[in-house]
Amino acid sequence: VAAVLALSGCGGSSSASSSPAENPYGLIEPGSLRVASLGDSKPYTFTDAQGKFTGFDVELFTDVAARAGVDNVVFTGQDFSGLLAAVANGQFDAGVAAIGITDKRKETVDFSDGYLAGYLTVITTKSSGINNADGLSGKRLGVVQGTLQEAYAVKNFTSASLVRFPDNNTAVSAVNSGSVDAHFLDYEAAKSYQEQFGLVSAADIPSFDAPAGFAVAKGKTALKEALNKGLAEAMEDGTWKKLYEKWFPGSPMPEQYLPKAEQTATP
Ligand SMILES: NC(=O)CC[C@H](NC[C@@]1(O)OC[C@@H](O)[C@@H](O)[C@@H]1O)C(=O)O
Repeated sequence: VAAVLALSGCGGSSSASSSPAENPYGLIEPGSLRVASLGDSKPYTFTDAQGKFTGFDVELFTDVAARAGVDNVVFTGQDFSGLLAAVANGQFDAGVAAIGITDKRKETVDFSDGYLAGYLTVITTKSSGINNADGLSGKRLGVVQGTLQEAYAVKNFTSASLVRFPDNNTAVSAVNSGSVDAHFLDYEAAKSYQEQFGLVSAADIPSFDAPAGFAVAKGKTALKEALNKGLAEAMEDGTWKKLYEKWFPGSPMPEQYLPKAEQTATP
């Protein structure tokens, strides 16, 4: 019977039936990478007019995956609050969405090396009168559930009342409709929403201690190491810099991801 089952290929999920040699990274579908991402965090990760995932994180990951020998990368939108759990439970091979590396998150997943360090930003309407973090006192502040912004606001914006949203789109429409006074999201995404809706920035909080990394299920060592090797190559040959300049034009560029020759000697 076992022989018949094996021949009929119904011996469990496909990765179970492929040999380690055919599936060295333990992928759900050998030869392709299934990635959990977000559709509304432009320009990190977002879906374009054709519904195609694109952005800095998407293009960097796709480049790194190709260097690891995987050319078929499939991105799927996912609420941020469920994203790491979906990677941890094997529903996806990786999570790519400007996900800051923290010890708390490392309890659920492993991370590649960091690839982007920047700011968390509060955006609001011109008429709100909120010009800095103190201005949030007594105000309704939107956060996306599960983000570092939520954790930071709980700890530091204690006199604001937090309103949790599943994603940036719903939070920003709540700002535009006046049901919240401000939203707390990533710097480059904030800039994009400011341009789109005439919103303004009220505060920039550095988040350099939690650079973004690619999330992978714990124990997927071969995959994590291949991603780290590809990241190092993409940084050293200037691919990272080219993508940064393409997607974040004019933004201050963190030096640690540039080719070694372009990094000013640490003082
Ligand atoms: N896509 C999201 O909504 C993620 C929100 C948030 N991103 C924070 C961050 O990873 O964004 C990219 C860089 O600026 C990092 O320094 C920062 O910690 C988080 O990890 O919780």
